[in-house]
Amino acid sequence: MSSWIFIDVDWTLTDHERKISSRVVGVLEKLVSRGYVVALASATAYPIVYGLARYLPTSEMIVAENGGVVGYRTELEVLGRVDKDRIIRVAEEKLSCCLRNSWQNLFRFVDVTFVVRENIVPEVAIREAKRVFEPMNLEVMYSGVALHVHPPGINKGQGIRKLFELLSESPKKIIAIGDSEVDIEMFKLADFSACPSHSPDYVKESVDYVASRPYSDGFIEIVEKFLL
Ligand SMILES: O=C(O)COP(=O)(O)O
Repeated sequence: MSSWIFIDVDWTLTDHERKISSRVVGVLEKLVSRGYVVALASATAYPIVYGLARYLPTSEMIVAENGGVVGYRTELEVLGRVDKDRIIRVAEEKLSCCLRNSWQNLFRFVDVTFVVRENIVPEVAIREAKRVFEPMNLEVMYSGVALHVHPPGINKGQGIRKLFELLSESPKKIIAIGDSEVDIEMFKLADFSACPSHSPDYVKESVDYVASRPYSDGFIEIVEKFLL
């Protein structure tokens, strides 16, 4: 039985510009060599997370689309479908003030994503999106980099549970590192959870440790302090 580490991608594994540094790659290498199962858990589409998992030092276990798609390498499981054309159409008709469609939606099944327009405060876009989508029995989440719309019950915690079920795994320990609302359900599942310093207060309140540094510097701090 091994310990599993689930790592959020945007603004946790990356810097603010969403780049991955050679220091981060070095830390991932060390984790893998110490026997941790290193898994990426992202709100992003599966092909993106798969590409990262394939070419970075990870164990190639993948939670994508906010837990809506999980898998190991190219063995993926899609946990439900939404009528994404309808969701995109509704957003175009009712939320074009605040949101624009994301190219990633071409590659998505369960979780539809939008970019908040630059001149709009995220809180306003979130409020408007909830007003439109919640009556359609859809949940709205904001990761700090994008807004996500999916059926209730789709989240990274549920995705991780499903991944273990598919692989018949029961890990010794689960560690979760992330920075935003989309990570909270995976924190609940974890034996140890942590976030970088730029996370919103309600995210900080849901973890065991808050790093003193933001973005990937915070990730490196967490790993060096607790895991290596
Ligand atoms: O696509 C996004 O919204 C960001 O995804 P992540 O922070 O879960 O990696």
